[in-house]
Amino acid sequence: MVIDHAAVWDNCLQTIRKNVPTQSFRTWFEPIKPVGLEDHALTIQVPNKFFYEWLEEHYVSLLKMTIRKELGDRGRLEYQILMSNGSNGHDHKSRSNGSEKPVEDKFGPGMVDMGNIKNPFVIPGIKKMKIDPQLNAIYTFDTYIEGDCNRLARSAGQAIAKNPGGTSFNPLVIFGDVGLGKTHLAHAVGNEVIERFPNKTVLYVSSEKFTNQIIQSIKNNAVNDFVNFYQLIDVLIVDDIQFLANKQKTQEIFFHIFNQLHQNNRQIILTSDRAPKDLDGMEERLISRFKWGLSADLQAPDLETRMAILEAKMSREGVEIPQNVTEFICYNIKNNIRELEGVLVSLIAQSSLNRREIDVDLAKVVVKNFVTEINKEITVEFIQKLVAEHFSVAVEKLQGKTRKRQVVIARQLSMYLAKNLTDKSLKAIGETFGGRDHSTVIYSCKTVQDLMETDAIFKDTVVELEKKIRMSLNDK
Ligand SMILES: Nc1ncnc2c1ncn2[C@@H]1O[C@H](COP(=O)(O)OP(=O)(O)OP(=O)(O)O)[C@@H](O)[C@H]1O
Repeated sequence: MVIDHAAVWDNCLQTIRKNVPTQSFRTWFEPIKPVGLEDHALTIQVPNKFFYEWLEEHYVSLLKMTIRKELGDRGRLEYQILMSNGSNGHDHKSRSNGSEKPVEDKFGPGMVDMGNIKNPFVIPGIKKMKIDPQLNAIYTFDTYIEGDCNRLARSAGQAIAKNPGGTSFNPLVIFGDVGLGKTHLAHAVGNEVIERFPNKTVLYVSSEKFTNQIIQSIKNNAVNDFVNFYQLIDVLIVDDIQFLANKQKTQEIFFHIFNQLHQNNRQIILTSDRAPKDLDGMEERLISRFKWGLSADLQAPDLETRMAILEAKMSREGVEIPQNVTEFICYNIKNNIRELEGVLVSLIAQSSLNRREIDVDLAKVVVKNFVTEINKEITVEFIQKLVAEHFSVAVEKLQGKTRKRQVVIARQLSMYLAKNLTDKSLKAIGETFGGRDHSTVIYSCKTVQDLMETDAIFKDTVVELEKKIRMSLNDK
């Protein structure tokens, strides 16, 4: 029987999909192409070396297990590494030499000979000068908390900082929703490059500034100077490239600069609010170049990462806030780290201006300005939903007649929490549980109380659920 490599890999993917989170599956397994199968060895093609190393480091046991399942004990996996960034055929690792002596060497760290080139970042007319990298010194790797949401992008950034222009991540495109740390990460790479290689010229520029500089240079008839200036940069960071959309002339000049830098093994880092393929209004030739290196996305951070970010920020600011307040903030602000920090700053300001202690009540007032649904009341339905989820039973079962132990406990606990966390009468609570009367609610509450006194694990569950309900007000 002939076994087809594509079919084998397809089966492997089915197993892998069940064992890794969807996001990781998309990032690490979907881009893989099966290319051959010979003598029990399945060959897969991966986009670059980093990708291969990541798979080996994080998924080696899963891959081994999966391959054995498909190909038996002799089953092996072989990698073929595709260096996709080299589509123009040049070798990335080798730096050019001879006439291409790095210009800054003549002038010391960070100094470049401007010759007749006008530097759009400084007052014109000065010949030798240090280019201000325009980086924020606070945005470093140390202050950039790692989590599942940013691991790939962060690791790639660190690899670049150690070897700018010499990895296969050129360009590195960091993309993700608003306020998730794209700019911070890009600056972190720039700051680290400067620390490791003081002779390298790093420059951060927003797309908006870049566009304005181009407009100015066109007005002044100095486009060549502009392009020449950018060719002096070793690590160019362009933020929010989605703003280059539909700007034809800017794109044309950027294309030229990009090619020159890339051909000379200079590092390019771009950030965007969407993946390169989704950049509407961008020329195809630019999009295809953005795809040469690595596109790494930033996801919304999970609860632990949000807590770690907030705590790190507090410790930098030298403030202390009760744990239940930080939990409350992190439960409610989920999709934007800038907002998370904004809440903290407002909270500190409110507390000192009004001489009020920082507590959950004050946090509620502040968080309300950031999310729209915070001030909703807790409802019995919401309690039923969370408790049912916790016990893995259907919400309808809580309203039905089932006497299965798991359902009975969930039902009684929901009644108990409804009595304690809402201002509904016992009668009204009973009605939302399939028309039960108030004496059933009293009996349930008593049962839960008794159980909490005798069963510590159950008590923890109740406390945990109560906290979750109080904290997740905006999830209803
Ligand atoms: N992983 C992280 N650890 C610590 N702070 C972070 C992290 N991610 C983001 N931040 C902080 O969140 C704030 C917003 O981040 P940043 O400005 O980099 O987001 P962005 O994705 O570039 O946003 P935009 O899309 O609006 O340009 C910054 O203050 C940054 O320091």
